[in-house]
Amino acid sequence: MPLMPVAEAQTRLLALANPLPVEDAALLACTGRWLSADVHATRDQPWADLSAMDGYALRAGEGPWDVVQESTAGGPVPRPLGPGEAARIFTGAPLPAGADSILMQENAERNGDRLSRATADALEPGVHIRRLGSDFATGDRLLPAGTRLQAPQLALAALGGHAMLPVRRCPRIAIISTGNELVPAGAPVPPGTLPSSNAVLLSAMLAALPCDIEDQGIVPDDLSAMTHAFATAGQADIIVTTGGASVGDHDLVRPAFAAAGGQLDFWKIRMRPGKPLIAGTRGASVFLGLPGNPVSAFVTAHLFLLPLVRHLLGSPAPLPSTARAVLAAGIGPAGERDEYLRARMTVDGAMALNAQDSAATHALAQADCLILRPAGSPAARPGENITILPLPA
Ligand SMILES: Nc1nc2c(c(=O)[nH]1)N[C@H]1C(S)=C(S)[C@@H](COP(=O)(O)OP(=O)(O)OC[C@H]3O[C@@H](n4cnc5c(N)ncnc54)[C@H](O)[C@@H]3O)O[C@H]1N2
Ligand code: MOO
Repeated sequence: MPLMPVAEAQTRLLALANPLPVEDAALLACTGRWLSADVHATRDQPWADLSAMDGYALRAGEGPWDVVQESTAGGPVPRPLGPGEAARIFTGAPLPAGADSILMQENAERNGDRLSRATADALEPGVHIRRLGSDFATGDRLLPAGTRLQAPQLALAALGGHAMLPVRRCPRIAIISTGNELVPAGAPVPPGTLPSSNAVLLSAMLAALPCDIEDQGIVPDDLSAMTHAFATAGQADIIVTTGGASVGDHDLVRPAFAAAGGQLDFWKIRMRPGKPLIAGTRGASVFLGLPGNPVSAFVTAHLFLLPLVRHLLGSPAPLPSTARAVLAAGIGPAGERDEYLRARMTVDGAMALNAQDSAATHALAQADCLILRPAGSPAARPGENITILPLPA
């Protein structure tokens, strides 16, 4: 059976589930989620002509002036200025009707209530005034559907008069680590065992996305134990396993998934690392079986699991971003699978790390990007253009 190209596998995976239902969530609970409908302003910003400086509101063509009132942010609306009148004003305070300029207090001279200019430069009408509705006006579309809601977008929505926003429900993700050799991370490590790092890895990667993670712990390489684990994870939107995805006698994830009533969609991708990736559905859950090698689990999570989570959250562009870069050092030809080399960006460009084995976690921890080498690529020299996938800092 030919291995499935990465892009085809990504498309098929995302087609296995629709974005989750929409709910209204409080602003801060929306952090990192994607807006499911356009958001419009319910108010004008600024709500009136406001001063952008501490100083005096006045008519530029006049002077000297008499300071007859004060306007503060949050204070009463000032009354209109008469001829030769000025208002003491502070940043964010509304201008009195009739004022056309702000004289900064550094450029003013004040004796009692008598105000004159301390500098000779022209006082431009309109300077230091933020006009009513100049940021946005009632009814303006502030944020289109599909926007990722981070700090600036949430602040804009708050200023636009919103307390709640429509977003997709957060996915529930069950993580199952398979392998007889595994002990929980941090527990004693008797000979023949190793700490299970993949659940830590995946949970930390998923921490960048709004989702609820249920770490189901370690399940031995035993058909009935694994089948039971799939049933236990039945309420999850995504069930992700690591290990047991390949062809060995103890690689039981596929048979256990089938025994638990799961429907396989695809298995084995034309990529390195990550070939044994499995995908399917079980009821309303999407199942993703990642390879056990930690580097393979990382790369497949970056290319498949995180995009699936973003898709369920309603992201219109869930796949990882790519960028162009130059090679800092030469690399050999790619094999028959697309290769995702762990690499670092240097001042000279992307530098592939020496250790490219799927179990080389030490090198993985030094990588800040992946170099994408399409299957069959010839050797490449320093300075050649290549594609990278930046990794989150
Ligand atoms: N004859 C073949 N052998 C293998 C093939 C193949 O095509 N033919 N594929 C290889 C590839 S590629 C990969 S990748 C691995 C992945 O296999 P599995 O998903 O079945 O992974 P395991 O065998 O269970 O484990 C691999 C390796 O990773 C360690 N591991 C597993 N889980 C964890 C964890 N939670 N934390 C840390 N380390 C973990 C495990 O101890 C193994 O060393 O198969 C190749 N074989
Ligand atoms: O494809 Mo496996 O993931 O090489 O290590």
